Amino acid sequence: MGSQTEHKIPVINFSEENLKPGSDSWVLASKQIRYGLEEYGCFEIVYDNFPLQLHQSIFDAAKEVLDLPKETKMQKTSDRPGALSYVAPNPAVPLYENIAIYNPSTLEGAESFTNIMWPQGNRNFRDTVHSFSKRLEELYEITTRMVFENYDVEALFDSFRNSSLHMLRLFKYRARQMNDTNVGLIDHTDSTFITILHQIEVQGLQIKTKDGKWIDVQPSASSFIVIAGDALKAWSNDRVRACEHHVIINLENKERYSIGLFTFIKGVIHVPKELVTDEYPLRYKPFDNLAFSRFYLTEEARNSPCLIKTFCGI
Ligand SMILES: O=C(O)CCC(=O)C(=O)O
Ligand SMILES: [Fe+2]
Repeated sequence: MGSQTEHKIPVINFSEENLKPGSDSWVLASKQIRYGLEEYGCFEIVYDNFPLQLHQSIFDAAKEVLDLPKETKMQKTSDRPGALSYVAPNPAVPLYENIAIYNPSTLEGAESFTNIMWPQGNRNFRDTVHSFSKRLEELYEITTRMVFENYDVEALFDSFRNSSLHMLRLFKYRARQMNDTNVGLIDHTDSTFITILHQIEVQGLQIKTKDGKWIDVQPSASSFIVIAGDALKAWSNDRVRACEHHVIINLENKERYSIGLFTFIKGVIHVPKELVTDEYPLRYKPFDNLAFSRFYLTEEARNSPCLIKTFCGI
């Protein structure tokens, strides 16, 4: 009892069978998902149908773009106000950098980013980003559909789905030298509704459990880690935990690459009335997820113990 090993995030198999809405195995998978989100704020999806070659080519694409000169990566890639797509290593997180691609599953989104980075074009990069993101958005859709069904609010699902805003982020952590910190990425929750992470053969991602222990999350080559963000926590009226996580880099680690689909909701999020009960009285005012994601980067937010509560808690 009480040992580290009893903590393991749920692993859910997405197979042909349980992807049929309404089938017994669909219902079972959606219960496991709810359990994972409420207990850990995350779970792992094993998805054997995902093309193997795409696993490899998306990492090649991440390396290719993050190896470009800094001035190239610093270019503005979106008209969105405040939308800096590149985060360079900085004193707070010296090992980490990331670059974001908006609307990556649309051909225009993938293409406009690609043409800014490579004015002569890069079809391979564009197509890889496009098809990888399309697949990941399918996982996002299945997952959120299951969540809505499980909380008996499936009638709200279609309009919700249409307001999802996706961003693909490619991360690199350089190898650690003797004098470097071991902190790849500091403790945080994401400002998203949901984040889906993908990584192969790398260690370092840890999540914090309800009882305050940090546990390793080590996905397999064909799996994805689904993480609940602050917006999902608030939407669910505190049923879902926002997953606190960080990345630790060991001295023996080589460069670490990781990929994430970050999904926000456009417009105002209200807690569904079905999720307000005696046990769960209303805990959040309606809020704008994108405004929250901007607040998340401010000085005030850095000093706040629970960002989403400070932003729109009751
Ligand atoms: O690189 C990882 O494994 C996690 C990245 C992450 O949590 C983030 O950028 O929000
Ligand atoms: Fe994160």
